[in-house]
Amino acid sequence: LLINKSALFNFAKNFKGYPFWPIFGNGPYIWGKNVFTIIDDIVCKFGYNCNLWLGHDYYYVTAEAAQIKAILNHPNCQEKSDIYQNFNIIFEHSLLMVKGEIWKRHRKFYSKCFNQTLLNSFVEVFNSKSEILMKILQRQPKEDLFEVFEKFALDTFCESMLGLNRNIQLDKTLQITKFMAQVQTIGGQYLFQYFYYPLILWWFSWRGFKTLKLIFKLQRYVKDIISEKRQNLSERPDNLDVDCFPFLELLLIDQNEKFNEKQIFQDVIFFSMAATDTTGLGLTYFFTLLGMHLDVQEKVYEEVISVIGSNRDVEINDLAHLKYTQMVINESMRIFPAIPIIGRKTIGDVDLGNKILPKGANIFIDIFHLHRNKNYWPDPLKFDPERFSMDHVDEIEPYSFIPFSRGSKNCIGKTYGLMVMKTCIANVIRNFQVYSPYKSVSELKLSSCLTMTTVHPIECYFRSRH
Ligand code: HEM
Repeated sequence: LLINKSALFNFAKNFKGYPFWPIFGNGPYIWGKNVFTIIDDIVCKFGYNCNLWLGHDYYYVTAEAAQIKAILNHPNCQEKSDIYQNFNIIFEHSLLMVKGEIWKRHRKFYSKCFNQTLLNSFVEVFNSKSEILMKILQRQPKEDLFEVFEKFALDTFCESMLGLNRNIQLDKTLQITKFMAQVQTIGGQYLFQYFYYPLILWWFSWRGFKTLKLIFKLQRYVKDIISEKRQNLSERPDNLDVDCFPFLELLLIDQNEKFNEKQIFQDVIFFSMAATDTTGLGLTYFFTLLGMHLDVQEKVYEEVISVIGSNRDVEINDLAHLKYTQMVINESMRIFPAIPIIGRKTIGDVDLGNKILPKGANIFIDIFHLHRNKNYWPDPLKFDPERFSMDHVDEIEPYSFIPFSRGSKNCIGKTYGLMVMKTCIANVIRNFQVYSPYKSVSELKLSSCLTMTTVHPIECYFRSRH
């Protein structure tokens, strides 16, 4: 252990960071702040490669494309960092946390639920859920915009991937997206304190107790969903094509992988959360940026009208033709990546080009600052979708744009998520003009425990075109 620690200390000497205090690490400088605030602070102070000590655990923070490429593809770097273990209470057996061979088998199994034929069949659901969303936008909802789009994303996921129509967007009493946000407080409020006292003590604190209560509510909701689905499945004929089963059905009828109850339950929660927050946030930032840049909005509108027209439903073949819209989505995910930071841990030495990252190092891949790194993105705060046009796409540094991560543990729901976003955008922009009062992206004050939100409600308004 000591040899290993001294290798980490030697590596850390190459980079800057707050002073290391025995036992406390950087604790005195970061106490009480959330993940995003801490990383933002140290990267602004110490540069794109720097050190962070959580107690005696070392974290190497990087926002440099070549290093990130080496890390995400290295066989010694495929494990999640220690900090993820704080989510064990809800995700211990889910795809997020399982390791090695089990992860490989599960990942392969789940890839079946994201085959293109199945995804194409979901466009109808994406359209019908967008219809409901538009009725809600028409009424100028009082709720936070994040909440409106998260409910849309969850509603869409429930009907397409879980095969259940729960009408989540219209259910005013349902607090499910609030539960999800609050479950993230495990990350936010506890994450950077874990080296001072064990998680079990945190559960007995007021915040811990409140979080636990919410987790139980969320679990009850998901248990109901699973038993409803089991009931439905027992009533349907069993001669259907196995390749056409969506996520939850495939999990429940599976004979080979034999998922146990805990795994089914935790993966349903994990996939629902992974799909909801990210897609909801992606749409919120997209429309907010369109509301700030009316010239870009006009071009998106014109493209949608020329590809789809103003009346008919969006069809699967339309999505590939929305090229400018895709450029705008990319630029909005560059400025506001839904997941700003991801973590890995080395299980052996990793060659970063000019340095060897030793075994036992935790790593924070700082997607947020990578996407705003001046070396790859001139004038990084400028919203300019042309960066992703055919004329400029070759100039993009490899691995400088990774909103869905890269390598074997990248986002499994990338294609699904982009299809939902594009269908929703095409439907909304044909029917609404969007306005937002911000003059620059830096007016949005960001915060993140896991996904990227703002510390204030987003101001963005939808006015009917008709
Ligand atoms: C559209 C917005 C989305 C964004 C920006 C996004 C981003 C990401 C990122 C950055 C990761 C890597 C996390 C890590 O390495 O620690 C990830 C993983 C994952 N995402 Fe997404 N995601 C999106 C949508 C979705 C959707 C719609 C689903 C499911 C339907 C999904 C399911 C997952 C799963 C299961 C993983 C874990 C994969 C693994 O560890 O093997 N995501 N996502």
